Amino acid sequence: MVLLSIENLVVEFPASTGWFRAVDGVSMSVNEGEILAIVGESGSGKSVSMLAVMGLLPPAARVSADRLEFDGKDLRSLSARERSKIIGREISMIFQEPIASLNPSFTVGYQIDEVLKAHTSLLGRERRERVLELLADVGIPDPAVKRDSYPHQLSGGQCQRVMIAMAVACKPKLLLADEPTTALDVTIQRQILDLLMQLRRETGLGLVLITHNLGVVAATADRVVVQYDGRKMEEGDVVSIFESPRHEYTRALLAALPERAMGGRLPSVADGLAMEQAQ
Ligand SMILES: Nc1ncnc2c1ncn2[C@@H]1O[C@H](COP(=O)(O)OP(=O)(O)OP(=O)(O)O)[C@@H](O)[C@H]1O
Repeated sequence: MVLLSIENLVVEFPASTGWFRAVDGVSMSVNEGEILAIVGESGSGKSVSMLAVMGLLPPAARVSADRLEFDGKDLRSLSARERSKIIGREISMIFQEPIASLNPSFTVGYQIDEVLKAHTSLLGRERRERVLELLADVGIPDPAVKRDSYPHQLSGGQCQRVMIAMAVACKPKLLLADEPTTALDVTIQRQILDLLMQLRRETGLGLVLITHNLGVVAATADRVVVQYDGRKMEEGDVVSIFESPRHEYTRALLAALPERAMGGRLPSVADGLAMEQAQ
């Protein structure tokens, strides 16, 4: 079943010379239990597309779409009350910088509890138990101690796990993960990705994984959307995107993978595009 359906999404920001179009007619959908990766270079509009879904863009942004539906509900016409039932509860988002996304002044247990308070009817003692359960679920060692820690007392990987615990606290149907592993070292990246895949298996949530890392895409995604300069360049299942990319930009991205490095220097996307054009 289709969970998220986006058609012809356009997002513009006011600029000194008029309106700057950050997302230019993007369409995509995510099914239950599916991992959709959105790849593309920095500034290609990946985050802005998902912030539009969450309704988290600044008021000055101009957003339009022919369709913006979650679980059969039109996200464009929700009342504030309906929105608060869906956003942060049925759809949640995790961001790139775990430490910056947590509030340094409160313990991680308090911050997870706030999510439960806002979106569930659990009582104080039940919430305390649920906080411990969530910390254990995301693989935080010694949850009873870590619950009372402040973000700076945890490692980057542990903070990202706390963010994931907050995001899945209300058992969302859809999780939007914006570069969830970029700030982490490679072994921790792997663990966080494994955790997201495990949550997908156990809860059947749909996952949108925003990344510029094609290695991460190959290891996790079912389908891929390639974005460039605010537009969708191509879309397909992960095998066909890797084996027979149709668009020049996707081929350039693939050519820039580290394992294709030549002469001790990592190629850039610009090198890939130059190679494409030379052929
Ligand atoms: N609040 C804003 N006001 C003006 N322009 C913005 C705003 N947010 C994003 N943009 C612009 O929109 C474009 C797309 O940004 P976006 O963050 O979606 O890129 P991205 O593909 O997610 O890149 P990254 O991988 O670096 O996060 C960029 O040019 C960015 O500068």
